[in-house]
Amino acid sequence: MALVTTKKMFEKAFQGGYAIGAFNINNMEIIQGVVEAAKAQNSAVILQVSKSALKYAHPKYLKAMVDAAVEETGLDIALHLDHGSDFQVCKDCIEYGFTSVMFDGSHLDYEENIAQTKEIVEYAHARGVVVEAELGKLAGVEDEVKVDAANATYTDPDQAVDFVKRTGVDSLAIAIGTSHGAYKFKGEAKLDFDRLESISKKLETEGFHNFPIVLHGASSVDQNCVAMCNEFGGNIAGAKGIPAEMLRKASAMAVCKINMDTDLRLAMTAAIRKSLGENPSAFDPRGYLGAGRELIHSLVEDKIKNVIGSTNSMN
Ligand SMILES: O=C(CO)COP(=O)(O)O
Ligand SMILES: O=C[C@H](O)COP(=O)(O)O
Ligand SMILES: [Zn+2]
Ligand SMILES: [Zn+2]
Repeated sequence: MALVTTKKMFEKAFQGGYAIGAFNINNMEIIQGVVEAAKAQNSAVILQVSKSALKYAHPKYLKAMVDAAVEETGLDIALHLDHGSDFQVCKDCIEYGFTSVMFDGSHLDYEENIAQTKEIVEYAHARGVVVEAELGKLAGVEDEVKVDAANATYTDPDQAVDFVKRTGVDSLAIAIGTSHGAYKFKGEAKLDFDRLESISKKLETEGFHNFPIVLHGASSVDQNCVAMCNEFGGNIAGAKGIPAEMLRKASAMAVCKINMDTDLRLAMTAAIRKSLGENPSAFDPRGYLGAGRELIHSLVEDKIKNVIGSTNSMN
């Protein structure tokens, strides 16, 4: 049993009209909550690690726990670097045994993004590792108001094709209105599905058959979790995420990987707040961390089954 890349997962997901969940991990309880859910749904899963998570938990610890999860569950699990900012961090993760890396050059000038992505793709492919890149800017999209400003940050379909052609990247994260964090929309939630369709069609026409698209910033910001946080001493106001129906629609289209971190953070925090709030004399970390793990499990299981549709993707 070993970690796998996302290659087969994405091929099956594209054909099957579902997406694979990519969940951010920072510690043992989060890893266990996610993989228990994936196991219960007989689903492949992507565990992803941000640069700050690498700093917090150390790649060696995370890798060892993820290896244990593969052995315990027998599931197809990919270990992925989320938002790698430079060649060095991608190289380090490849050396630690990650099977997939993201190079996020979306904030660079277009030609510079291509040049750096290409260099990482060549390095990674030579070592059997797949690469995700990003085109278009997610951050700030929530500050829309002006259509022009919004348009400027969304992914341009022709550029997306040119980018994939020139970099040889395995999957592409695009900007169609999602954003990171718990405050995604001020008003009504809106995603540019026409743009997603156009990017996918153009890629297909240019010979990139069933090319996998990635959606970042895709947490739904479960209102029960927010309410639970607030009921037990929290102060989270106005949080709003991507409605489940939109994620379902994206999953049925070319989106093969859906990134969620905020939802896990909210679930963990809500469960811990509730556990401590209801048991003021308790001080065994297994009590409240275990409650966090349980809520993550049920949240992820619901996503797999009712939102992204990857149930039985192991078959
Ligand atoms: O995109 C993400 C990680 O790369 C997470 O997005 P959320 O903040 O919506 O969970
Ligand atoms: O995309 C960002 C993820 O939510 C990771 O966030 P982080 O850098 O705080 O771990
Ligand atoms: Zn980015
Ligand atoms: Zn992201």
